[in-house]
Amino acid sequence: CDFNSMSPSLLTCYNLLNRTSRSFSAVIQALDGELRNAVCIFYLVLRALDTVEDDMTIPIDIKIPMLKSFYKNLQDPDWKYMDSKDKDRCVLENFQCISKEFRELEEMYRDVISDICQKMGLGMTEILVKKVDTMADWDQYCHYVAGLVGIGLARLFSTSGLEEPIVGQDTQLANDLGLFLQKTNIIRDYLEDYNDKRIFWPKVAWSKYAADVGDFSKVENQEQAVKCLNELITNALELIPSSLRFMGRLKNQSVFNFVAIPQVMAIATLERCYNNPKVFTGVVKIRKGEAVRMMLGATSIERVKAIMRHFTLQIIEKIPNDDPNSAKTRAVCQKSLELT
Ligand SMILES: CC(C)(C)CN1C(=O)[C@@H](CC(=O)N[C@@H](CC(=O)O)C(=O)O)O[C@H](c2cccc3ccccc23)c2cc(Cl)ccc21
Repeated sequence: CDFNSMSPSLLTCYNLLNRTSRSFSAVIQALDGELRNAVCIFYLVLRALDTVEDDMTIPIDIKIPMLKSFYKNLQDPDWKYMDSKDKDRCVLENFQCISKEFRELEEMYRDVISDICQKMGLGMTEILVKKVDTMADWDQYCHYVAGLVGIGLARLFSTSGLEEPIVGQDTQLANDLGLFLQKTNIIRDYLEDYNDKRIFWPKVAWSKYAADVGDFSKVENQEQAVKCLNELITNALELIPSSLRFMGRLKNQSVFNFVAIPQVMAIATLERCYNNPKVFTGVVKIRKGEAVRMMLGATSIERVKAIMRHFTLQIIEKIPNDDPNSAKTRAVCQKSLELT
C-alpha cells in the first residue's frame, strides 16, 4: 500500500486492521486494486458489529435494537460507541473514520457491505435468543456470522471485475466457505466458549454423548467427548468439496491467496483437533511457523488440493475403529481425496 497518499482516516483504518487481525491484515493489504480498501472497510465494519454482539456488558434490550439498526451507522458521520469493554473496542471508538472511508467507496461496494451488515445484524438478534439445538440451527447460526461474510466477499470479488460474475452469484458455495471457517472455530474453541458460558456445539450432537455439554470438560467423560468432537469434525469436512469448487473458479492471485489461507488453516486445525482430547483442556492452535509455511504454500488450486489431501490422509490415519461415526468419516474423507 502507498501509505503516503492515504488520507488520515484511511491510515487510521489500516492501523485498526493491523490491530484487530494480526496475521490476516497483510493478506487483505495485498489485495489488488479497489478490492483492498473495500475488503479492509468490510472487515472493520464486521469487526465492529461482532464487537457489539460479543460485548456482555451491553444489556440485551439495548443490544437488539443496536444490532438491527447497525447498518444505518454507516451513513451517520457522527456515530461511534465509547462504552464497550471489549478487546476490539477501538473499531467502535474510531467508527467515524471507518464510516467516512465507507462513504468514499464506490456505490457498488457500499451496496454489498450495507446489505450484508443489515442481514447480519438482524440475524444476530435471532441467535442472541435462540439456542443451537439441531444441525440446521448450527448451519443457520454459522450462516449469520460467517456465511454472509462469504456471500458478501464473493459479491465484492465479482463487482470489482477481478473475478467472474459466477463467483458472486453462487451464494451456496460462498456460504459454505464461511461455514467451514466458523464450524472449525466453534469446534476448536469448545473450552474457551464454555468458560464464557457460550454454547455453540449443537445439542442434537452433544446430547448423544453427555447429559450436559459441560460434562466434556471433565476428564472422566473424555472418551464420550472425543466421539462428539469427531462427529462435528466429520460434519465440517463435508464442506471441503464446496470450498475447492469456489477456489477453483478464482482467477486473480491476490483474491486466491486471501480466500485460500483461512481455508487451509481451517483444515489443518480440524486435523489437529480430530480425536484429540486436548480440545477439552485447552485451545488447540496451529503453531505460528506451520501457519506461515501454509500461508506461503497456498498460492494455487493444485497446492491447496495437495494441502487438503495431506491433512485428509492424516485424519483417515487417526479414525478409531470403535468411533460411532468411523464409516461416515472415512466416506467423507474419501470424497475429498477423489477431488484432490
Ligand atoms: C468469523 C469469520 C470466519 C468470518 C472471521 N473472519 C476470519 O476469520 C478471517 C481470517 C482472520 O480474521 N483471521 C484472524 C483470526 C484471528 O483473529 O484469530 C487472524 O488474525 O489470523 O477470514 C475470513 C474470510 C477470509 C476469506 C474468505 C472468507 C470467506 C467466507 C467467510 C470468511 C472469509 C473473514 C473475512 C472477513 Cl471480511 C471478516 C472476517 C473474517
